[in-house]
Amino acid sequence: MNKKVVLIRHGESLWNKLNKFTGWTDIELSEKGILEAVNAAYKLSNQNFIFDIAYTSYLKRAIHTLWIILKKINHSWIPVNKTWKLNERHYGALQGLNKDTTALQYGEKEVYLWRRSFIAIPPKVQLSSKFFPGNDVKYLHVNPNILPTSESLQCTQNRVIPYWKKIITKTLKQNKRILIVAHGNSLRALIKYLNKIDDEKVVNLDIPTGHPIIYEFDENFKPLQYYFL
Ligand SMILES: O=C(O)[C@H](O)COP(=O)(O)O
Repeated sequence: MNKKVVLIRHGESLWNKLNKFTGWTDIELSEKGILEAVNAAYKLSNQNFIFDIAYTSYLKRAIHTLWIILKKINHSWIPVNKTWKLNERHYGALQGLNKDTTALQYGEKEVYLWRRSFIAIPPKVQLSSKFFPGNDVKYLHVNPNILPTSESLQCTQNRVIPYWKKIITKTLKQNKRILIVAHGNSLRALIKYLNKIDDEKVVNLDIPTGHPIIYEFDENFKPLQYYFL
């Protein structure tokens, strides 16, 4: 039987609602985002999903989405691994800005490339900025030299995939049933890698908030396909 990993982008956050670039800014779920998490839980429990372990980021919109799901599906007991490696892409100096206003300022094309291309890196934050993770207590244990000042999708992939390969696939190979709650771009980076999506085609990959994605692997853990539940 195919092995399944469930991937979910967190529910809508307050800044998704306001159409602001969020990145590593730690923003709460909106009311709609909470409902999206509850709906995701219903979908999973209707299909009798069982999980042995969960992975999420250091950001509360993902952590709280996971908590809501685990509570609703009566899985609060399972181990949860949190890692900054699954964080959203760092949006650099765009964090906190409105997406439409930024498109007016820099041009639609530039902003589209920052948001959807594989290699474009948005303008960076200064090391003194409150948006630099080195100034955030959550990342004090991390060498500041490896913390981002801005990230392309490629930079995001460069931290997501080693974590996938070293940590998550190890538990997959132990036949553990895995739930991952992460972010639009950390999940795009993972799906691009698993599905071998070309750099040019990844612009079309967009992940909605709060919808469980089932990723299937064959018995040799080869990625097969994914679909929305
Ligand atoms: O960080 C953000 O602003 C969003 O969560 C993802 O943004 P995007 O839609 O520009 O990828």
